Amino acid sequence: MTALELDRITHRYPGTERPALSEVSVAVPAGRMLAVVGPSGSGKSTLLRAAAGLVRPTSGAVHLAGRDVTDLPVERRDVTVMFQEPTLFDHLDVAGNVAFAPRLAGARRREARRLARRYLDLVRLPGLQDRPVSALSGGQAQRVALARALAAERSVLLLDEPFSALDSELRRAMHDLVGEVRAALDPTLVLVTHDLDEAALADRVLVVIDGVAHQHAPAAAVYTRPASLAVARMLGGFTEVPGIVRRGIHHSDWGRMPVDLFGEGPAVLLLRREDLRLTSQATPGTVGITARVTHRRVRGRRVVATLRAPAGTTIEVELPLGRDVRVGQETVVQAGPGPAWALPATAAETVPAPGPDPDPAAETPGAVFTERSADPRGPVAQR
Ligand SMILES: Nc1ncnc2c1ncn2[C@@H]1O[C@H](COP(=O)(O)OP(=O)(O)OP(=O)(O)O)[C@@H](O)[C@H]1O
Repeated sequence: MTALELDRITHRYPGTERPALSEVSVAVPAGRMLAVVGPSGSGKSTLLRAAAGLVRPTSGAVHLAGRDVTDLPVERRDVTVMFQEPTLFDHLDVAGNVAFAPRLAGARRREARRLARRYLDLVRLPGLQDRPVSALSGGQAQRVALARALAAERSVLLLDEPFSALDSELRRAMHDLVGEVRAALDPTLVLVTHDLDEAALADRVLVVIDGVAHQHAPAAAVYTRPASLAVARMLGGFTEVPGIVRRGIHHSDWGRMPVDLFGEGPAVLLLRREDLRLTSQATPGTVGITARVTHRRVRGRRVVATLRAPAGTTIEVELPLGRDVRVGQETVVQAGPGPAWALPATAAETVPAPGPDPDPAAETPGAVFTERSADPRGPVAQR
């Protein structure tokens, strides 16, 4: 069953030029978790608010369990929303906060306190029932807020960056907790987040950029096979190699690389920094280019080197710490063997003249790409 469905949601705030959301559609099956990611100002919170009933979309419809709720206010929808700030009630103790929603729904005091205890146990805060909320740490307060959201026992839980104010250790603890809550209660969740590691908690990720849904797929697919250059740039860590695809081979100044792309024409090869190597000589069957190291930075047990190729391309390579990489060093950057991920170049991309082409008849610039026949990314909600 589909728990939540957004059907071509467009929203334009009064007095603004551009819509905050344009024709975004997505469905979340019951018991599943969707993460919504995108740059700041891309429309993520607006999407969540439209699902919650906190904004009335300019057009489009919201369905909960198959019922059109577009015109219902938040309190009449089967949803709970949790925000970045815990916004607990200061005049109530911890249990009073968690028991608030069941009390509002008509539960007797005893029953509401029992539910509060249950959800405080689940978020691993037993024994704190009687504590004033002013005496809680940030992490504890957010756990209480989660317990309170769960105690409302609504079908869909909408989380708007709930863990982004926590330090990384507390955030990881909250991620574990989300896993435990899912195992115990099987709720339908929508999580808005900036954090791509956090997005990987979800069954699927919806990438929203400038109000448009670019990709709807499992996190691993978004990470390795971004559906657009905008998604790749948002993720970071990709080297873009412009060129031309002919008969499944991408031709560029890096060489010839088999690609996972059905179609012909200008295309950008996307090479992840973890998939590139530095070598003194290119190996047959791979592609590579000579480049000079311009920066080097350490990330935990890895080192990220930035290089510049003669044509001006910036390349990022991630290597094990301890690999000898010196700024100023000239080296060969190597990728492959493929197939690699490539995207049709959009009109906005500058595509330099390709290298030697085996098929002169196919030299037409701007050739049209066909649809991928079996798209491993899953359906794209809206491009
Ligand atoms: N109440 C409002 N009135 C006018 N414009 C708004 C309002 N709320 C949001 N916007 C605009 O709508 C766009 C999308 O905002 P939204 O808050 O949904 O983005 P977001 O992706 O959640 O951003 P962030 O990650 O920074 O929270 C932005 O351009 C924002 O400035």
